[in-house]
Amino acid sequence: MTRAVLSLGGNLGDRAGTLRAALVALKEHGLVARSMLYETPPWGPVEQPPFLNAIAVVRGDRDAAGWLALAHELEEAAGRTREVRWGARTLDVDVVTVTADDGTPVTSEDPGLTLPHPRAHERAFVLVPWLALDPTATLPGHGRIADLVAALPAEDVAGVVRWEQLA
Ligand SMILES: Nc1ncnc2c1ncn2[C@@H]1O[C@H](COP(=O)(O)OP(=O)(O)OP(=O)(O)O)[C@@H](O)[C@H]1O
Ligand SMILES: Nc1nc2c(c(=O)[nH]1)N=C(CO)CN2
Repeated sequence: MTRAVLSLGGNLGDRAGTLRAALVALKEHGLVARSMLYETPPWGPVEQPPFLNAIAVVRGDRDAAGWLALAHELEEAAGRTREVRWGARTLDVDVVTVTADDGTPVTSEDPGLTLPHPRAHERAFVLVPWLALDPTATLPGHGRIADLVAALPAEDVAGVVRWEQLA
């Protein structure tokens, strides 16, 4: 068994409906915990509408490639098409970390599946929801999430705004 931290985001169409549907689908795949939804300014060079983002923690009988395959299934179910890198999409699911049950993190430099996700440590839209969900979380190779959030520019952190309360 492994545990994976997934980052979900979308900025086209019914953003909340798409994210909630993906989170419901994850219940069939070992959902352990999920963050609330957050509205976040677009990260990266592409000018585009704001995103809704969330973090999900899943545990199950999959290896890292299996979690990536699940991420792609969720994107396809949301009608995602491949467009501009870092551009707008209905649903993007990234695998942030994968950890074995003994706590050993899976690391990979394969461009098809890089673990931990190579940009997670600098993304407020990943770190802020993750910290709210699990204040003790760490990102292998980068340390405690709490410290990473503290090191982000204050305006990046302030830009991540809670969108919903947990039902
Ligand atoms: N940890 C990972 N999680 C998800 N995809 C990954 C990961 N590492 C590598 N990839 C690869 O990246 C490819 C492109 O992913 P995607 O289109 O979601 O990129 P992006 O969302 O535009 O950028 P970013 O990866 O910075 O979020 C995927 O097809 C996948 O094979
Ligand atoms: N706020 C935010 N910005 C992004 C996001 C995302 O999920 N949230 N995903 C992207 C795709 O790589 C690019 N930029």
